[in-house]
Amino acid sequence: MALMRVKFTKMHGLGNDFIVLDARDKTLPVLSKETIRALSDRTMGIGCDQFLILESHAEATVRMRIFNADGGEVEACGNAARAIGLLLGEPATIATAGGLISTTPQDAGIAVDMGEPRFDWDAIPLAYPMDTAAMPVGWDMLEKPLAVNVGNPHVIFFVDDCDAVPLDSLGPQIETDPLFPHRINVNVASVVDRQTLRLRVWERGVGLTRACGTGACATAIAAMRRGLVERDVTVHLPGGPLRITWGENNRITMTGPATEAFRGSFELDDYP
Ligand SMILES: N[C@@H](CCC[C@H](N)C(=O)O)C(=O)O
Repeated sequence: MALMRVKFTKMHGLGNDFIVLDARDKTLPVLSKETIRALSDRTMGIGCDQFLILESHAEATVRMRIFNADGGEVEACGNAARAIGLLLGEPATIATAGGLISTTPQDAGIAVDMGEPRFDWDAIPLAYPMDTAAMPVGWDMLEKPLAVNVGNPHVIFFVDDCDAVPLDSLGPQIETDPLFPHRINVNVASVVDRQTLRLRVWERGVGLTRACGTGACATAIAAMRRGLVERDVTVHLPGGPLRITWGENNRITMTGPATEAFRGSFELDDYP
């Protein structure tokens, strides 16, 4: 690969962190999966959970391409949406592979209209038909989950104490189960009261993260679908809280903070 210095911004949403490349007014070389994986690796690269590339888009303020730390391109990232909302400053629309979302800076952080949830088994997607509100499956102590697609696929387990679940061993097992042909983000949650959930997430293509915005949305919607909570909840993740509402118009709104950590640059020649 040719020698080239590339500028980036390091950002995060509740500790779920991103390397952001802004390619709106310039052309970047196509980055291979191996390059993205190496840059995302905390031991040999800059380190991040997701790698984001911003491009110009005819019908949105910006196009956001999202890559997990394993180099795979995915459809949605809630925390990244808030981070890019912060970077853009003004109310904005963001085109993602999972659909068009919009961001609005507010006193409480960045509010994101995340669109509508999908529940059909083939929209998750699952490998074969089943009721996604009470799936007749289980892995060790985790059973009868729900599945929700909020731009990307999530499976959600409700347990008494989500901190007691060995998610580092069950997460990868469930993520790669053949029931999920596109793999899956694995959420374990506990209901605190009718306005409050606790959540830990094993993210597809990354592992355990400090927070997952789409996980918080999917988990809140799953709890609402089961009648466990009201349609306006606070979801507490290891990195902090997010407010999730499910409007009468069927749209999900997520509100929470985002932070710019630092700016830097790297030499593409240093990576595969
Ligand atoms: N951190 C994210 C989700 C990123 C994508 C996810 N790992 C997937 O593979 O779908 C969030 O904040 O939503």
